Amino acid sequence: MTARTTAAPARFTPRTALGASLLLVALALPLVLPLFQVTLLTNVLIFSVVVVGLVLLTGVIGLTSFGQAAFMGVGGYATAILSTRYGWSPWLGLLAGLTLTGLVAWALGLLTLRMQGHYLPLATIAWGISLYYVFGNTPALGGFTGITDIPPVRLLVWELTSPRQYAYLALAALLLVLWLAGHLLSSRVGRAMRALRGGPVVAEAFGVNNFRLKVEVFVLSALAAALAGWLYAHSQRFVNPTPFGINAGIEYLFMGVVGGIQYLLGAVFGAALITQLREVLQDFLPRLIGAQGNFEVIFFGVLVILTLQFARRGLWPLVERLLPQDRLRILPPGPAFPERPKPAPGTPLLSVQNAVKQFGGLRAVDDVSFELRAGEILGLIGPNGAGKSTMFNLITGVNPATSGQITFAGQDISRAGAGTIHRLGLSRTFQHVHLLPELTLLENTMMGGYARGRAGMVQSMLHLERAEEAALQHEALRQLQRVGLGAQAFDLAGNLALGQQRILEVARALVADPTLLLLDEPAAGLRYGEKQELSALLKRLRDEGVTILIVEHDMDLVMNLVDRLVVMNYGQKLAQGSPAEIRENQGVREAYLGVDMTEPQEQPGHNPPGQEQRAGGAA
Ligand SMILES: Nc1ncnc2c1ncn2[C@@H]1O[C@H](COP(=O)(O)OP(=O)(O)OP(=O)(O)O)[C@@H](O)[C@H]1O
Repeated sequence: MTARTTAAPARFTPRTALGASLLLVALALPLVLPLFQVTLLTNVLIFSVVVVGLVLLTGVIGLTSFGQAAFMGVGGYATAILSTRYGWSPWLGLLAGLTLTGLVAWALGLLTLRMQGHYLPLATIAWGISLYYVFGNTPALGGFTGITDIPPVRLLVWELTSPRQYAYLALAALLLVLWLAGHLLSSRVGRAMRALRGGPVVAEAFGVNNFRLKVEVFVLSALAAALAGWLYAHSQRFVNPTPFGINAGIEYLFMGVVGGIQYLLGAVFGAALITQLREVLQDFLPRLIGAQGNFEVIFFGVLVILTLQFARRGLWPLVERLLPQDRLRILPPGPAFPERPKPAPGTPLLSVQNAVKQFGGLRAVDDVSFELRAGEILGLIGPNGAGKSTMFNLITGVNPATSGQITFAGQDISRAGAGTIHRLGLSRTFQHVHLLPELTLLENTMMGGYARGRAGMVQSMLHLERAEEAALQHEALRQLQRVGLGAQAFDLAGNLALGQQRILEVARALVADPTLLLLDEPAAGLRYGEKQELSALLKRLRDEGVTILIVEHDMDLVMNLVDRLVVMNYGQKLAQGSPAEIRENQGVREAYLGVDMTEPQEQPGHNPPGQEQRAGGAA
């Protein structure tokens, strides 16, 4: 895909009008506010740049960092040293600061981003503290006294010495960062970033290289902090370690959490709120209490706890709810993605030979062999603990097999990663649905086509990937139509009932143009009618030539759907054959003691209450 589509003409929506009005207000503020307030405004704009970086890192991909202020320090000190000691232009100082911060962040990211759970936040605290003491204890950096007489930034012929002029530079920097981050989030890479929050298995199943993406976002958020550090250094014309210490790092996180850590504008809102509040409280609280002290910090602590308790997503979503919303813009159709060649019906597609998976002393999969041919629906069934999910994980690359061989599309995938297997043409759904409830059905479906695109982070931030995005949009729309969800393409996935969520996952898997579709217990938790719909869809897909492997508990659904079955019990293959053969198999009957294998297990109107679930909790 090389040709570029022309972007759809920009629309002047109520939201655009609101944005333009706010921009006009922002442009007027440095002219009309008293000088003291202008300095405060500049600080808000600078802090917002740091918090936007935190939105990407913490809010979107879920990695908590207390160390952003330290990266700000690297950017600030780099320009301070180069401009005061070596006479470099501040613009070269910016370039050097960004480069140095990028390298430091990249090295720290490689070292720490494989850490799970609370180890990463602890590591960010560790380097936050270390860098603070590096700044304070290095005589060449001025020790704790810092570096003074930093020259002002020169813009063409203007030297930005007045706070009013400088506010415009900070505003331009923030707008640039918001523009880039907004583009990133509405791109292929942005959707992959959001998928990372669903857990490593989810993003990898779409072909995302999780670790690489985490490192890239980490570096990006550090670069935002470095830009803020540069702005800060030339606005104050002086640096010392205090604004780059761990306390400041915690405060940026506060701003994000209170404002809304998942929202770009939440970053600005939080930075403005906390900075303004600090000013007011620093003045008001000592007078109220009758003693001097940093009482505002106590107030912020309480504010964060209350926000986490009563508005977990921060305050911005409460504002956002009142604002006009824009519908996702559909780009004009361009060249479509090339289709993957499909094997002729009946040719062996997946072959499992003597697969073994050992967990300590337990053989969860014990010498299992079977084959799947193109064009068929194969069911993998068995009682609880039989080893079906483990087998599913071996095929999808979530876990490697201990021994044995699995080949797919002619390639040995026994030890391949999930992303590699996906790129060979295998797409999957999840036993517990993994959707992004705050995104539309269309955007969720587009996630499935990640591996068909190529655009990286820089292209995405500049929106130079619109041709690819257009192809993805139109392919996702086509697949939504195919599964019967076309009319709801612009609804939020969080509003769907569980049955539709599972169908949406099928559409998402189809966007990858797979040769094999793997469904992990797709009927779990569905009502009778929903199961019927799902079954009808899967039969239709089979008729269209899609090959399906389904792991399922629901005997009624499976028996009426599949061409062949493989039955597992205690990790071993118990039987294989057509549904009719399996029904008559004595061993299977014994393994399924008590389950009626001839009659449907559920009738319309006999559903257990409360089975209908919604995406908000499931994703
Ligand atoms: N990561 C693991 N570590 C240790 N044991 C495991 C692991 N995963 C699965 N097992 C064990 O392997 C056996 C097979 O589990 P598996 O989940 O594959 O069965 P299943 O047929 O999918 O069961 P269910 O239908 O209840 O999901 C079980 O005894 C389970 O406890």
